[in-house]
Amino acid sequence: MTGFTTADGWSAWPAPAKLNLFLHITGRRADGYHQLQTVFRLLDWGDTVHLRPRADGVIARIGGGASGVTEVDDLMVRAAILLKNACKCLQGADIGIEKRIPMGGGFGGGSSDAASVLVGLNCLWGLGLGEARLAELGQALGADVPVFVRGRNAWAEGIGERLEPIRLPPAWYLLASPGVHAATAALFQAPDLTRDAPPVTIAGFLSGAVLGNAFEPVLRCREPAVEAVFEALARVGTPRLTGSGSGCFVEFADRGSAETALAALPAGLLSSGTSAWLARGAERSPLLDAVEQHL
Ligand SMILES: C[C@](O)(CO)[C@H](O)COP(=O)(O)OP(=O)(O)OC[C@H]1O[C@@H](n2ccc(N)nc2=O)[C@H](O)[C@@H]1O
Ligand SMILES: Nc1ncnc2c1ncn2[C@@H]1O[C@H](COP(=O)(O)OP(=O)(O)OP(=O)(O)O)[C@@H](O)[C@H]1O
Repeated sequence: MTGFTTADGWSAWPAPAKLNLFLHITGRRADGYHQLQTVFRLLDWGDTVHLRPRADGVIARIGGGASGVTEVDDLMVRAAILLKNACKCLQGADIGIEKRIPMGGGFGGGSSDAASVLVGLNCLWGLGLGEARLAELGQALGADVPVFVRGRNAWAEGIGERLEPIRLPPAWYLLASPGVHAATAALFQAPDLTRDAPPVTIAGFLSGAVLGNAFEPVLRCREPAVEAVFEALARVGTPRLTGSGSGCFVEFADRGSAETALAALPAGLLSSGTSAWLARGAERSPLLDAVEQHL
């Protein structure tokens, strides 16, 4: 038993949210997937996945999952089955979730939950798979899963799976979720999406070049609630979209500035179905700390 396993066999695994600090689409592959360039910033905030190994081989979701997600579609359950089959593992697991990350918000919640299941069960089942193999399995579940498996802020290319760790300065974020569920697959098909952005370099990004998100103009035009959030956030800083939206954020160098900005948001925005909160940028995923605690 490890220091963080409860008496009844459960252990807790953080599943942090992410932000895409920019997102350019540079092309499209023959299979329809889009080539992109982005920077993933992990946050010190997110869901918590609970895992308890079972000797009978059954994978079961306990206590309900993310709202509206059936057990068979749940990325956590799919991740556990994928890992079990890949390793011909005879053990099973009970899986629970404390959900905080808004769904369909571009904060990567489902992908992060899946990554935490892969990483957590790899430890609990004693499989000994390396990070690269876990990331490869994760990619079969979704383009955003590998970065959560690796647990480092990263520059990403390809369909988001070619990752290069990147050092980012400390930052706090004002996050806002307009409550609009952005359908990632449909947005990638939008006719007005810019798919031929000229490639940029890591050096260009780090030197402070202003880089946007290809989905921002599409979503602002289609969703009045997203446009309203952008207008409100523009009063306190430079708003950006994360992933395929609809979540938005403003970056600050310190917590105090972020708190002042949150307090300055118009009351009308928050009463109209938009939620806003603060989170600190992580240097590395808290999931990696959980793995170290387990060893
Ligand atoms: C927008 C981002 O969140 C940026 O981090 C990701 O690219 C999306 O990652 P994700 O939610 O894990 O997406 P997936 O579940 O892999 O893909 C959902 C759908 O989006 C489209 N898709 C996704 C990623 C990509 N590089 N090109 C695509 O065209 C595909 O139609 C795919 O069927
Ligand atoms: N454990 C899970 N948590 C959240 N969503 C899940 C989960 N399992 C499956 N899903 C499905 O995944 C969809 C996307 O949810 P998610 O919260 O990952 O969105 P997202 O943050 O926009 O993703 P991304 O930024 O990776 O595109 C949900 O609408 C839901 O149908």
